[in-house]
Amino acid sequence: MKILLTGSSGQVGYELARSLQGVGEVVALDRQQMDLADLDQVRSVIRTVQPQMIVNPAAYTAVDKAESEPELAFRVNAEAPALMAEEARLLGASMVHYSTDYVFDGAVAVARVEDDPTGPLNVYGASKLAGEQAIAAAGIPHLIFRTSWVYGMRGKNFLLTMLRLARERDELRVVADQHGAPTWSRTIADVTAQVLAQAHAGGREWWVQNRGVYHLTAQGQTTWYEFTRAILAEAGINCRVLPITSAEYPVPARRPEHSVLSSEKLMARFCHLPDWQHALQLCMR
Ligand SMILES: NC(=O)C1=CN([C@@H]2O[C@H](COP(=O)(O)OP(=O)(O)OC[C@H]3O[C@@H](n4cnc5c(N)ncnc54)[C@H](OP(=O)(O)O)[C@@H]3O)[C@@H](O)[C@H]2O)C=CC1
Ligand SMILES: Cc1cn([C@H]2C[C@H](O)[C@@H](COP(=O)(O)OP(=O)(O)O[C@H]3O[C@@H](C)C(=O)[C@@H](O)[C@H]3O)O2)c(=O)[nH]c1=O
Repeated sequence: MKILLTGSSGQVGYELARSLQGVGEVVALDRQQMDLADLDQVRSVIRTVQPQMIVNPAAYTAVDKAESEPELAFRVNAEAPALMAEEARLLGASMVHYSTDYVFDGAVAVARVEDDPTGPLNVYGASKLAGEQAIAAAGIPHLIFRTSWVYGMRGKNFLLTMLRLARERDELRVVADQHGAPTWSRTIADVTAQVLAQAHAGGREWWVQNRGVYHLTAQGQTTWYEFTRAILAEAGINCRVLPITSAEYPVPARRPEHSVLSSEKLMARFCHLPDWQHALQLCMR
């Protein structure tokens, strides 16, 4: 099976380039080789590669910047995935896509399930939701994995930011009123590969039964504040961490208060997911 992988230099894309090797022949492309802001290029690359599957972790992920660049965020996160899905339909290909906890408003302190009503609070979340909807509407075999608070030892993420800031400062002030599940990029890639191996074995019938949206996050929950304390403890860095409210950390984009997703559907059908502390330890060690 020929797999076209986008965003191969991102956190999840980098891990997928490795994990998907066992699933098929991977054509891994970065932003220079396939720019999702250039829809003509997206179409032409897909028609040249002629994949049986498109795996799309590339995304506009700058949550605050998206507030002042909504057109670009929507082009990359919604129009490009819509075009990929349309091209996949023409080729008879399937599509795997990634989305976010930020499609929800996070107003209630209950883990959200896949069919719960969405209500993004910011442009990034709205653009990701539009991408999901376009793929679902294309009527192709597809999987959409919604994940949250992604970190890893490469790329731009909260864990690396906090390690850097903790070495530069005596004290960190971190919001303690947003709740979610930090998820290691490698977990996402490895689970994707496991699910796709099952899909490959199951053929057309598998896709009929299993296509759709799945929540894919580490188990358990925490806050950005507690996550920071866990990161610094694991790294053996002594730096004071003060809990603050979101109001005390003003940023352009609103974030959900309760951002925990229930991954029960995925675990019931496919495989177990690690809890966030265990994955953090494995990642940092
Ligand atoms: N990061 C997170 O906390 C979360 C991410 N997600 C979702 O998971 C998926 C993977 O995210 P993650 O790997 O963490 O994100 P990253 O920000 O680490 O990587 C995103 C990738 O997309 C690429 N990209 C950005 N703009 C374009 C463009 N115009 N054309 C082509 N490629 C582009 C980036 O390229 P470059 O390296 O050149 O910038 C980068 O390789 C995304 O769908 C994201 O929305 C969901 C929840 C949380
Ligand atoms: C750097 C820093 C951030 N914060 C706050 C800001 C924010 O409310 C929270 C998280 O910070 P970030 O801006 O790094 O995280 P953010 O960009 O909101 O992360 C999100 O990214 C997108 C792509 C997703 O899909 C989400 O799941 C989520 O991971 O921590 C502090 O309180 N203190 C600090 O020193």
